[in-house]
Amino acid sequence: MAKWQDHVGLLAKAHKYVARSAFKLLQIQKRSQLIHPGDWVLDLGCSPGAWLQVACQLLGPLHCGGSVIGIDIKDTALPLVGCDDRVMAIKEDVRTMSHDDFQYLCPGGFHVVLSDMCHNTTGNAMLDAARSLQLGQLAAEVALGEQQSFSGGGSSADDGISLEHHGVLQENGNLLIKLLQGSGSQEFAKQLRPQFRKVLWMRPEASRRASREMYVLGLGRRYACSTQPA
Ligand SMILES: C[S@@+](CC[C@H](N)C(=O)[O-])C[C@H]1O[C@@H](n2cnc3c(N)ncnc32)[C@H](O)[C@@H]1O
Repeated sequence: MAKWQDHVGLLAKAHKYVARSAFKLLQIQKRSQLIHPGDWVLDLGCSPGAWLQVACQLLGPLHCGGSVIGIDIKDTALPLVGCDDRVMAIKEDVRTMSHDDFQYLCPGGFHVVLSDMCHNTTGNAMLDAARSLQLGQLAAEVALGEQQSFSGGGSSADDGISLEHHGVLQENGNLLIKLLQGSGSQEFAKQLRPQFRKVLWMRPEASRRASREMYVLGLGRRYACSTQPA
């Protein structure tokens, strides 16, 4: 396995990707056709930019259009290879951004929302998983909107569900979120299930053996204008 990991690192260098994580997205893409030519892609936690490179390549030639907008709390120097004029990176903390901020970036909504956001890990598996779940929930809120209340009383027009907004992911859009596995990850995936045609877990071969990271993938958003309880 160590040999394979070295191999992934060498491959990343050979293809001029700024990080080996490029191969995680490529492997997920191969299995799930997440990104299509001409898509608008939001990449949360984009630094150092390997997913920006891969996503831009998947947009196809310039005439196909589309865009990749990355956001990271850190500065991201746009990689010179693999990124063209359709890519931009913004230095911002996703936790402090409003729905309006995201909508301003793409008023029509995104076809794909990616989140590879991760804190620096502490070595405490429970704590790391809990913090990763918070970032995953944040990414889901950006994409799908906030479920403000579930009264269950059925008295309001929308059966007790009130929404502040519906998120920036278009109907039929795809969502990919990294989580460090721990308590709450299965429940998180379960909550996504009614909102997508298909929800699945993936662990790309390019992930390090010791890492607890997994990717939850929602394919084909069902409800662009309303949502339903899990
Ligand atoms: C594993 S790296 C992403 C790697 C990236 N996908 C690539 O391929 O180059 C995780 C990133 O999440 C970012 N991050 C963590 N919390 C964030 C937040 N609240 N807002 C924005 N970015 C955040 C970190 O700064 C870090 O750069």
